[in-house]
Amino acid sequence: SATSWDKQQQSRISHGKKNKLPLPPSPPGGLPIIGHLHLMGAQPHLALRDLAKKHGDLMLLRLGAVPNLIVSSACAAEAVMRMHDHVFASRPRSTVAEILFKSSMGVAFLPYGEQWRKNRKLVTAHLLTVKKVKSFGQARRDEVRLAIAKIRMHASTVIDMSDLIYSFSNDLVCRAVSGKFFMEEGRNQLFREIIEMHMALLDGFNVQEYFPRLAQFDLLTRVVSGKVKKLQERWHQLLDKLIDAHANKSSRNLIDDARNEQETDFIDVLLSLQQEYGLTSDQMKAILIDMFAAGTDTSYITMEYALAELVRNPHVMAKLQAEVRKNTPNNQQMVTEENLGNMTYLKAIIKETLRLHPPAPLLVPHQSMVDSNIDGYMIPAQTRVIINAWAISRDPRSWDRAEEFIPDRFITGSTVGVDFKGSDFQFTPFGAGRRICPGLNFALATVETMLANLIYCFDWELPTGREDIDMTDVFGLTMHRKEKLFLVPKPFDHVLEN
Ligand code: HEM
Repeated sequence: SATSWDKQQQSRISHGKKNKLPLPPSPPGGLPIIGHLHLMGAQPHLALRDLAKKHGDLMLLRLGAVPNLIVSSACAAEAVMRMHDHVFASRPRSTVAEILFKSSMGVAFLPYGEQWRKNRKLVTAHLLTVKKVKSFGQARRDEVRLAIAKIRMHASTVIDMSDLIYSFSNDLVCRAVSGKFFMEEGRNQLFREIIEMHMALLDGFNVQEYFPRLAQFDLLTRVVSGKVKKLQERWHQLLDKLIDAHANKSSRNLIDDARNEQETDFIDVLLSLQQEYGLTSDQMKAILIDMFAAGTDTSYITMEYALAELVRNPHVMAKLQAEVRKNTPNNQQMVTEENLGNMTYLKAIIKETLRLHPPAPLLVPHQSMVDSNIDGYMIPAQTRVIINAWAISRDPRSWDRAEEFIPDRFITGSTVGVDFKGSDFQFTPFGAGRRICPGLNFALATVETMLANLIYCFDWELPTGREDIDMTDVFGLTMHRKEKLFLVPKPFDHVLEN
């Protein structure tokens, strides 16, 4: 039952040069106007996996007015993010992002082109380098220490670990963006509110994104754009204040600090590069907003799932605890980053967490720039591309006992060398190719240090009367656990034990 849209596409293509190539298969049941949107439901990552089982690893879905290529196997992901990366490295337009950022976008929402390359280079060469991530070691130590102290205060009682881990993640990103003095003024809470608002508006399958023409008129869009404008005002007010305060510091100090790669924050670095890169103040703010939005939720989600999986799998927890405690000298109150080097099981646990619970289950949508031939199918220019990384990293064709939490699979066996750095396409929680997450090292440093310390300093128990942890997810651009993680920490005193 081909819709008129399908017929139009077919005829457009058959009149083109590549008239021999078919479009990828499409599920039947596409409706006028909404297309396949009604098949998505509340859990699109699941719905898309089930549809792919019937229709193939490359499948074309029409969501509203927009054609979407759904990518559901390691092989298909490799075709899109390696072989044809240059075709698919753009982003679709986003009504919400356009209202939010007006003409100046940061990195994540910019279409492929000169501006994206420039901003992306700024971020990868100056804000998120290995060296820069290392320079935040003291910041991580301070923030972890604070978090551990907070937990100690409530030892042996039930505490809301979701809230604690979220605050930790938020505080650390705030400190990287804007330094210590920011904290003293208690702005973190304000940022937390703004980021939560931001994520809610940019989340999930936003109806507006699929009806670009309708979107200009309908009431829902007007309500949403009202909210987005309010959000934009709040971001600008806060960031303007911070940037002004930084600019007022002696400019000589700023440049010296930046050269020395001391713990200069992102605002310092951007100010020191403003002339070289010809950065406007709006572009600076847009880049900073991207750092907050991309860095906070994702790291929090990873730490929370990891802790939840550890408590649900006591033998894994025991093995990790033994590793962390063995590799940390007896007289230390905390695990330092130097101690992490030999903790291979910790690293395997973080991988396994990202395999089963990739924080961005469908990555961030890509878009094709020109017509291309993928596995013998014609993919027209301007096709939106959704990579179901969640389904691919649970695909039994690539993984044994794919649904189980087994960190050892990264230590022995057939998947031992598999990593998330963008060259193993069965496992791409950070994406791959030109659009791969530039914050990977920043995120890993955060997650490893925090997790090691949570496990070193405490034994973890479920609240009395609780048998298990509910792992139900709430879908979105980032997907998190539905229930808050309530646990009881029992302090473990290393100095006394030894
Ligand atoms: C566990 C934590 C994280 C995960 C799982 C994650 C995952 C991702 C994914 C899947 C993408 C999209 C890739 C694609 O388009 O194919 C992305 C993009 C991005 N991430 Fe991350 N991320 C994490 C942490 C961070 C952090 C801490 C930062 C910065 C401080 C960051 C900054 C960005 C930026 C700026 C982009 C946009 C890149 C572009 O469009 O060129 N991420 N991330």
